[in-house]
Amino acid sequence: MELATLFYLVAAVYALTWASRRFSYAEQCLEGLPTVGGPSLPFFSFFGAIHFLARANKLINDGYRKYKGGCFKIAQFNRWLVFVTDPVLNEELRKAPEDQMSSPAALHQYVQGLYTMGFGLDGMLHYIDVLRDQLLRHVNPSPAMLYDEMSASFQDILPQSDDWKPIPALSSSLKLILRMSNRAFVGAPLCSEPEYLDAVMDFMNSVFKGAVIYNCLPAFLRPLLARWLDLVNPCLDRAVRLLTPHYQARVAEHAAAGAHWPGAADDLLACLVASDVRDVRELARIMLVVNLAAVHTTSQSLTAVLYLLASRPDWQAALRAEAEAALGAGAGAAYDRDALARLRMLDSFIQESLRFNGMGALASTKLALKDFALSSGLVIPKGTLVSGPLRAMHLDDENYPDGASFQPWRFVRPEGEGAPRQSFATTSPTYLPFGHGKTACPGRFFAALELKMATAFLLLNYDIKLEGDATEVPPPSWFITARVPNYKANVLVRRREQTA
Ligand code: HEM
Repeated sequence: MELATLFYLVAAVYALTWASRRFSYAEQCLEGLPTVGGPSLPFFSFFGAIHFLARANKLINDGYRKYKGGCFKIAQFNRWLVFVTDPVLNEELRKAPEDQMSSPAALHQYVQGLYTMGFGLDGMLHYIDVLRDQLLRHVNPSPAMLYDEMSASFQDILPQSDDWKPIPALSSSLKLILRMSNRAFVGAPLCSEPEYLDAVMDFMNSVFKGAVIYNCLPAFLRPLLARWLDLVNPCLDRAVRLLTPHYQARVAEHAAAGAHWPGAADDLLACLVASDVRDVRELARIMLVVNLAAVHTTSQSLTAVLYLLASRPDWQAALRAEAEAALGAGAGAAYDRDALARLRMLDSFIQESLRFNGMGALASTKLALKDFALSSGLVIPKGTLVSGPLRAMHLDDENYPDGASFQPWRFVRPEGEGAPRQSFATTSPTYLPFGHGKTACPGRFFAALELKMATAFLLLNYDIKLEGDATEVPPPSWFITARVPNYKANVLVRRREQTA
């Protein structure tokens, strides 16, 4: 079939889908809601969806400016995306029962989980439940163990040289965070085995690529493609093969130690074995899913921090002085939880970077699994996506004075008796990098530990600058609603004298 014929066929299928949906109940519910980015007429809203692909962040900002305090909608190819900016309505959405408004369901749709991860919505809800429970209540990796992994991987990533050397910022952060995170997920030595790390990376890449392919196809073609394009089992089979001996060793350790197994909270694998998970394929799935949630989010956040630090030697000097006072100098520094908690300027710096850079334009996207009525009278119909305009809210002067400027010490809070412990992992209705409420990211405390340790290590052991002594952070890239720190730029690093 010629390309042009295929194009007309796909366009006709979309047109029919839109025309039929126009008269559906869901469309009627949202009839009165202002539309941003294009017309809401039958078929023509297809152009709004194309507009959104090209300029998502701008459309969302336009909507926020025009309808702040209310709601608006933007067309997607097969549904509406509703934005809620009223804090009271947002609170109602956060408190909504999960069988009505669901974040895992939105994620499952977004990555086309049935075809890219091999399980339906029930599976997704199950794995998220397991992870929430394990990450918030059981897994407790020690900073000493993470330090061990971090220093070994920095040894591989960073040049051991007293001259300035370039390193690719994003891919180096990814390598580091992949190893540190997997130390907390599967433990040593598996966390640093190249074949295992390759299997994890292949899985993540195949989910992201698969999501693009499957989202471009009309729903009825997806199962047909899945018959000959198996994205899931090759990755899963590899992970199972590599995980099995480590799983068996943990089961044996657990059996020998009984109820008082000292390693039970060291990593996620041990926690799951201690909670009697005995299906290694199930364990492999959990490990792949947790990597998907943890690794790119944390490594991109670290890259954004690195670029900012590299752009300003004075910020490095201030944060280094704080780190030396709290942890000790260079290779002799002690990275324990109490000392890390004293890094209040660093905490503020990372929080400001998460506010200012963020991960994109959307906050806490949920899919309506049933009709959901808000107190304003608006009914969010089943099948609709609902989100908050994260970036617009983070840069709004009413939420953060001079919100469009990066102010590294914006969040430093006074120390002293009775002062709350400062942590950038604490969420609020206007600070949303980790979401807020009962579905807020359950890995945020672990992410905070990794980000603080890695940044403090770099400050204590290395000088950092941008290529050409630039003082402007390299521009980020936008992939529809996702904002990714520049993936091509290098930072220059030079070992500091006191390193052992
Ligand atoms: C800086 C790093 C990270 C950022 C910015 C981030 C951000 C987020 C956000 C925005 C959500 C959705 C929250 C919502 O729907 O309200 C989320 C969910 C989640 N995150 Fe993270 N995350 C990070 C690191 C991690 C890490 C390290 C882990 C695991 C150790 C993790 C595990 C999860 C899981 C399992 C969910 C799903 C929770 C649910 O739907 O209930 N994340 N994360």
